[in-house]
Amino acid sequence: MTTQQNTLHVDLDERSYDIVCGPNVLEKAGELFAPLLKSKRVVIVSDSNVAPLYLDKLCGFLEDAGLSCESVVLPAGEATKSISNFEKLLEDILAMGIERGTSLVALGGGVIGDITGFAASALLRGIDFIQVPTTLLSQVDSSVGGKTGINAKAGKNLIGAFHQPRLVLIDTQSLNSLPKRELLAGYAEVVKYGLLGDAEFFAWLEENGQALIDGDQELRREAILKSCAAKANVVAQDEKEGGVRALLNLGHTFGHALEKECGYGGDLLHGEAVSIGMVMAFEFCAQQGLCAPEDGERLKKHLVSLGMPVDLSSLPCQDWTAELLMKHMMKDKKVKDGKVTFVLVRAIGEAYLSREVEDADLKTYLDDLLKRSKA
Ligand SMILES: O=C(O)C(=O)C[C@@H](O)[C@H](O)[C@H](O)COP(=O)(O)O
Repeated sequence: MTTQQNTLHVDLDERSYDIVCGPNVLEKAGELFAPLLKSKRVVIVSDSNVAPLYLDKLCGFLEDAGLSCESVVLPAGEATKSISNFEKLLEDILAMGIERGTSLVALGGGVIGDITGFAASALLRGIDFIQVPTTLLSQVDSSVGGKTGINAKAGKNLIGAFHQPRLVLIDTQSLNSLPKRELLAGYAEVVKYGLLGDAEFFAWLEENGQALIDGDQELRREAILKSCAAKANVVAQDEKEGGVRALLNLGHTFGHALEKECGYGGDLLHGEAVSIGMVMAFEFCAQQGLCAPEDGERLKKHLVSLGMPVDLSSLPCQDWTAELLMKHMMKDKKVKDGKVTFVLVRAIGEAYLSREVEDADLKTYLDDLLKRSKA
């Protein structure tokens, strides 16, 4: 096996864990999992796209290490993160006769990680789980930090729990089988780390982003490690999003509102919504005189050069109004006393939290944006 393996640590007292990242690290699953497990029994949750590629392999590696392996395969796609699928997942796992020592393993992208982690938080009042993220988005973002959950009629991720995994195992080789659209969607979250606190990283991405998307393994590994290190650092400071962790939501208040109308059926991927949402954050700040318009232009240029969406014009859902989007934003988990806490920007690499956004200013921006997208 090639070992250019790296290990990062998420420091959360008794909930601390490692992120192990590198090419072919899946082969080490047995030896890495075994010392962490409370019993030899593992239930892998995967989806219909990922299971045919990696489920038997992973089970084989676990069985080689003396562990027993069962599995549940869910339909692929954001629509799986629903209350009805969650209920079915719980019942299916309980029907296997699990015990408190049984561990779940999430093998797949963000949807699988989120719903499996939430199931682990609820089953028998909480069992352990391990994240094996196979998409770029889940590797750099959703598998780290313990946010788990499902979508509700009212909006994205509105039902869930903070439940930290015991380990995150990132095999960078799994990106080789990922469709380009999914890769780009995940890249939006990589760009986010540059925008929110690391201008140097953003400049590095401007230089290396294309080669990374085109398949350069070393650049991918570097970007994943950099992203995970940034996230681990924020999560260690503020596990339950009482403050600074909300910065990781850059682009998400806008993005989740777009996803609510357009996203759960696959027309708009989460990362695509975040790409547009980050551009919206920069545009809004420029319109308010809070940042220079050149920063938003620079961001757009980079995203467009890679083929990522930056505005609403190409989206199949066009029935938005400013009022509708603002209504969805009011369902954001960062709402306090009826006011959204927005992640705004002073410049690339300088995000901050604000509760000063006036509804009238937001409406003016959204009206203008919707007019432009229909022109
Ligand atoms: O980990 C976090 O904190 C984040 O906000 C990361 C986000 O990129 C991620 O999409 C997260 O799942 C969104 O969480 P939510 O609380 O806005 O639903």
